[in-house]
Amino acid sequence: MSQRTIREVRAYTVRGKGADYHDQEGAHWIDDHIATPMAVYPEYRQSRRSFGLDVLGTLVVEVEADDGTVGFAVTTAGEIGAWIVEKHLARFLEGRAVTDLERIWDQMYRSTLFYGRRGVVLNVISGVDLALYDLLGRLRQEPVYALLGGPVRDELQFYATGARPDRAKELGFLGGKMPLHHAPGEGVEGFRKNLDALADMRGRVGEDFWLMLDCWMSLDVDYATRFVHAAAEHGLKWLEEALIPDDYWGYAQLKRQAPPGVLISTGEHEATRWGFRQLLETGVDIIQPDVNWCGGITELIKISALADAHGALVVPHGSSVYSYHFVVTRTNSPFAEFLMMHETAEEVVPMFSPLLLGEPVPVDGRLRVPETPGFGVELNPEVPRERPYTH
Ligand SMILES: C[C@H](O)[C@H](O)CC(=O)C(=O)O
Ligand SMILES: [Mg+2]
Repeated sequence: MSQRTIREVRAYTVRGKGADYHDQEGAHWIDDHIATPMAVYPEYRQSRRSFGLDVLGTLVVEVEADDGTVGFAVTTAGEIGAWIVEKHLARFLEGRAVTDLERIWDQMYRSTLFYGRRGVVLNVISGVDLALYDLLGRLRQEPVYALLGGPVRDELQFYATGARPDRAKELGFLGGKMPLHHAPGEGVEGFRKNLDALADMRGRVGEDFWLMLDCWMSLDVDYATRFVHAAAEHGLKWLEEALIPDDYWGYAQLKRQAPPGVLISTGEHEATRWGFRQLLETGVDIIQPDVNWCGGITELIKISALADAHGALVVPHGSSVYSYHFVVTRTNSPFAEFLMMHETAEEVVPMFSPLLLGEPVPVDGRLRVPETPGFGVELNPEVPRERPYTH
């Protein structure tokens, strides 16, 4: 490949299912009375959409090289993200070499510090970074995992997240992670219901199947400590995202107080090497960066190395092909998450469906990452998209 430069960056928005996987219509397990930090307000307990979890929508970033080759990526950021790409970040890409990944990332991060650091700005930086990786892979005719040093194993093994770990077991997954339904505000009765749900599922899946619970930032240290001890009796493998992401001190306390044998995991709402440094210093066992949100592949490489030196596993949150190409290249990411986006979590459907074409899914809980150049997916031309801003 001769030295290619970036001709144009474009940002589009998509509504409905896609990279913003909470942007669902109708009944769906992912929005059925799941415990959240907003559950302190009873009126927001039944639905996460009721407090706006689906407000952002999907952002599509396209990066075009001077020979007309286009790389793209999708993330959660919608119209606000499109504005940031077009009005602010495009200047750091256009005219630069496609291989300038580090410099472009650094300029995007430093220039947005006054309003960024994490959250939607890091989602957007992730989207741009992933689009650049996709472009580089297409130009070199190589899958992204080859750009990252190559695979350390032949195929990925998955656990499934959804309402039906018993079904996940039938489908060949390693384990199943369920949402916790009741937050501390639902009192002793909620605590009992949470434990009963775990005990009931343990009865359905038998002793050896991994069972995990995702608390989606809803607990406090006292509740989480009492719960993790009670859940250990039912063979809980890990307790996920028990506390709000800013409570690093709470995570340290929870890790100290948790029973040996139950892992403490978190990090899907954390970003950058500095955020994860703080998290790793709490002693948590597994970090779960979302490559669509934590800063993209350029940042995940650093986060992962830091985790390895701390003896923590990196099991990225969701993010489909964007995490598969990374996980397959790292020994400290021994398995991957598959987020079941089927309405009742009974069938395997592509996570970002219908937005991407060629999005691979696990079969019998396993997947050989395709060798197709870039991330190996295309945008579905039948999904309507808009370009709300230009520059
Ligand atoms: C299941 C959780 O509530 C969430 O929406 C997805 C998630 O946190 C995960 O896959 O992990
Ligand atoms: Mg989670």
